[in-house]
Amino acid sequence: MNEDLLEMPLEEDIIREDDAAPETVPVPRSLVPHLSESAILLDIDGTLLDLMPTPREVWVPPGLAKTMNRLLVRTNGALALVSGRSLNDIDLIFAPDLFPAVGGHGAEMRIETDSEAVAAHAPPMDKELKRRLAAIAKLSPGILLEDKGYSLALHYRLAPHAEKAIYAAVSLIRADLPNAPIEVLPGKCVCEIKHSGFTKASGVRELMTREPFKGRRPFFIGDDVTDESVFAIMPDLDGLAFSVGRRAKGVAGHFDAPSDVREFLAHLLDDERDASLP
Ligand SMILES: O=P(O)(O)OC[C@H]1O[C@H](O[C@H]2O[C@H](CO)[C@@H](O)[C@H](O)[C@H]2O)[C@H](O)[C@@H](O)[C@@H]1O
Ligand SMILES: [Mg+2]
Repeated sequence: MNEDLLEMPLEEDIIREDDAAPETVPVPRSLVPHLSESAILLDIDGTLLDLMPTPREVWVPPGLAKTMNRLLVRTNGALALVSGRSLNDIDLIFAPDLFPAVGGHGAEMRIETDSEAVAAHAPPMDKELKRRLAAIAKLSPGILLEDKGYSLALHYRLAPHAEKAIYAAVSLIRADLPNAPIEVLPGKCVCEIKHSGFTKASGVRELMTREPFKGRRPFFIGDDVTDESVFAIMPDLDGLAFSVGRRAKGVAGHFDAPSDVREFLAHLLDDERDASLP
């Protein structure tokens, strides 16, 4: 690995407020349709859960799993997590609960929580490519590798000075493999290299063709650049998008922080039209 890469100038945080985005409003309850007609689609990190220094440290606050389980009942099963994390990781984080989920930025999908059935779209990443990408972690202490099988994430939250060098190193490897069907996905202090054949949006489109999601009006809440593909398809699905922590193009409203999202979800249960339900 070329250590000169570390000498490159720092770049500001990749995720910044989109100045071109229109002014959005906080989210009133009335904007969301009745739960019996809705599909609730939720990003995890930075949306439902507070960001932490490392991926393993995230924590599900008391009450959130209960709220999600009650929303699952009230939507007749039409609540799904839509995450960059693998399904395996999602299940560990929310254990012992299982929720329908689109994982790995659209690479995996599971709908029925009492079933192992998973739609998997992503082939495993080529071993040699993964080995080369993994070597980028040697650029600096603090760079963490996350291997999802079909993709590899390089986390630099603990080594922010290495951001530019990581992206430069990934570019060099990609230049060597111009025909490889891979793409670089920038996230929050993470550079992920994944197969280019799927996105969160393709995962959500497929999810919305399946029962019990089919025919419902989705609302999706997400915080990151990787969520923008889903924001963009919500009008096609007669749905609504909401962002967290920043304004973004195409959203109907925004939340300041994950704690506001959690509070909002709990309030959805106050609807008197559902009063007889758990
Ligand atoms: O699509 P999401 O559900 O938001 O998942 C996005 C990525 O989340 C995780 O990384 C991020 O959260 C970590 C914990 O807060 C944080 O330490 C890291 O800097 C963030 O990038 C997860 O590890 C990734 O696999 C997801 O793609
Ligand atoms: Mg997120």
